[in-house]
Amino acid sequence: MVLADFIREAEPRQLRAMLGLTLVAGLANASLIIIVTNVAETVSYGLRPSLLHWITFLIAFGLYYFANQIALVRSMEVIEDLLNRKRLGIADKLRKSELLVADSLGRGRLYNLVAKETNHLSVTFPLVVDAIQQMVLLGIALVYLLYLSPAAFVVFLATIGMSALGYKVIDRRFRGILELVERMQAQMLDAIVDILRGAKELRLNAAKSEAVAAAYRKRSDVLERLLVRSVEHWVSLILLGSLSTFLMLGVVAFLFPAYVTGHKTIIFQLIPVLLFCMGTLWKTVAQSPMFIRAEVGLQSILKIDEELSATSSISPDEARLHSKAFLDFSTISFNEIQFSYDRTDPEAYTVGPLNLTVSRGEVVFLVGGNGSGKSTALRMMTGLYPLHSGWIGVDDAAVAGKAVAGYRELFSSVFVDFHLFDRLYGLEDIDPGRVNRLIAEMGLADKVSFEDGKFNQLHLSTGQRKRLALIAAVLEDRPVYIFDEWSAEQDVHFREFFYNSFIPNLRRDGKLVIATSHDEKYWKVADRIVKLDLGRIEWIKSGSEWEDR
Ligand SMILES: Nc1ncnc2c1ncn2[C@@H]1O[C@H](COP(=O)(O)OP(=O)(O)OP(=O)(O)O)[C@@H](O)[C@H]1O
Repeated sequence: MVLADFIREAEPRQLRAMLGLTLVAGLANASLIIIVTNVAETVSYGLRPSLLHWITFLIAFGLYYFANQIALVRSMEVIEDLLNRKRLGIADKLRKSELLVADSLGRGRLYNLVAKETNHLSVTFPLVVDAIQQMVLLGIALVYLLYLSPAAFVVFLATIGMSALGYKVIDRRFRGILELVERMQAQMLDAIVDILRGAKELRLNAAKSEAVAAAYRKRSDVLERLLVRSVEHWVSLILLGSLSTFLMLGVVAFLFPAYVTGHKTIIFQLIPVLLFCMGTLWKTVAQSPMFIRAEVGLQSILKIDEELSATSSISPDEARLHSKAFLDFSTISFNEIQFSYDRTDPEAYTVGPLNLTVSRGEVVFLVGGNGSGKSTALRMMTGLYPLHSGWIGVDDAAVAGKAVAGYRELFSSVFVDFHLFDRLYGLEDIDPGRVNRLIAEMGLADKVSFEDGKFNQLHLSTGQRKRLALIAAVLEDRPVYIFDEWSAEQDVHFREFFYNSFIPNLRRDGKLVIATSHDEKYWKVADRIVKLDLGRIEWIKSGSEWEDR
């Protein structure tokens, strides 16, 4: 069982304490039932409960209450700790995983698993503790049943054996449906994200809005049908429980007094014990869909964890260590580098093979039409996309294996799909005055300020957000700067500032700048202009050549 294996990852000391307390609670529970039965028998003889009855009842009750309470609280501590570790582990692996791996996992799937399924697990776990207690009770009741009537004990076991077969079939189908439910729920989350992100487009276009709603409805209806089918299995389980209970009681009540010797008088004792055993068992079985759901969810969480573990990852410390070898570079060479979005498909978009050597203090513009491969080339050059062939050299050394993570530390970037963090992570000791001066230089002083280690707000226009991202990149102070269509949303003033002041300043400071650009007017600023077409270099010209035009 995946759930059991997962719980076993807890500290053995904690597990022993939890199990010990659960067993004590179970035994106390059984004792309470035995004491009450005994008291009832005493009262049926016209006697009053003795002092011993009172004392044992109070002790068993106290023991049950406290052991149960501590067992449940402890078990929640254990499971929350395990889940927290798993959540943190996945977030950590995700952060360190390769870009394409993280992209391929899907947001809806990740959110569904990490947020929702872990929640379901924490809700289900107290039921597991209860199930263990029920099994202790059942064990004790079965011993009593064996003592009362070995024949009834055998009938009980035979009924359970037969029911187990039915349970197995239901369980297998139920798991299959739950896996589908989980996949559908992830798709629903993706669809909701579409509705939220496409808010403007949908409000401006009723037909589009209707079509998106129809697509969402379709998924929601499929989910509803799947959930109904899953409930049908739950109902089947409950009915299987009732069916086997009545079958067993029927056999004992109808046949035992007549055909099994010595069962005429004890039948009144036998029936309640059998009912108790079945009740205890089927209470747990009826809860089992919750366990199965938790199992299926956990299985998927572990699968994502495994997928992330299988891909290469490297710790920030290792990356920093590797970066030391590259920090004083003079040149970076891209040698026959090639990347395809799908290696198995010869038709898939491929960039390369590209050959280019760039130097510290140089400004290189990648130019070309839409879809010519500029952004993809930038991702290859920065080591974000794995090369399918060719190699990157820093001075004379080839960048390979774990060193790629160190190589990435050379770059500060503002990609087209950049993310603006509300604080300058990794720059916690930065002088706020310097940040606010840069904010003023970028014309954002009346909009944003840097206070208490974070930007006070990020509700800005796209161009303004890009200016803030530029500030964050400058503050990182790396030797290589990557700008992907940075000027696309800038007004005339800031476009001018970017090309004629900002980039030349970076060159003066000895930085290497690689930027994609559609602004022909400013290409002369570059030392070299590299034109791409269909993922290949069409020509390379010097900026001065462009100036002469
Ligand atoms: N995630 C992706 N999966 C599959 N193919 C992709 C992906 N991203 C881009 N492509 C393909 O790569 C091609 C090049 O895209 P890229 O973004 O590199 O072009 P670009 O030159 O930067 O274009 P633009 O000037 O429009 O920004 C696209 O035409 C597209 O077919």
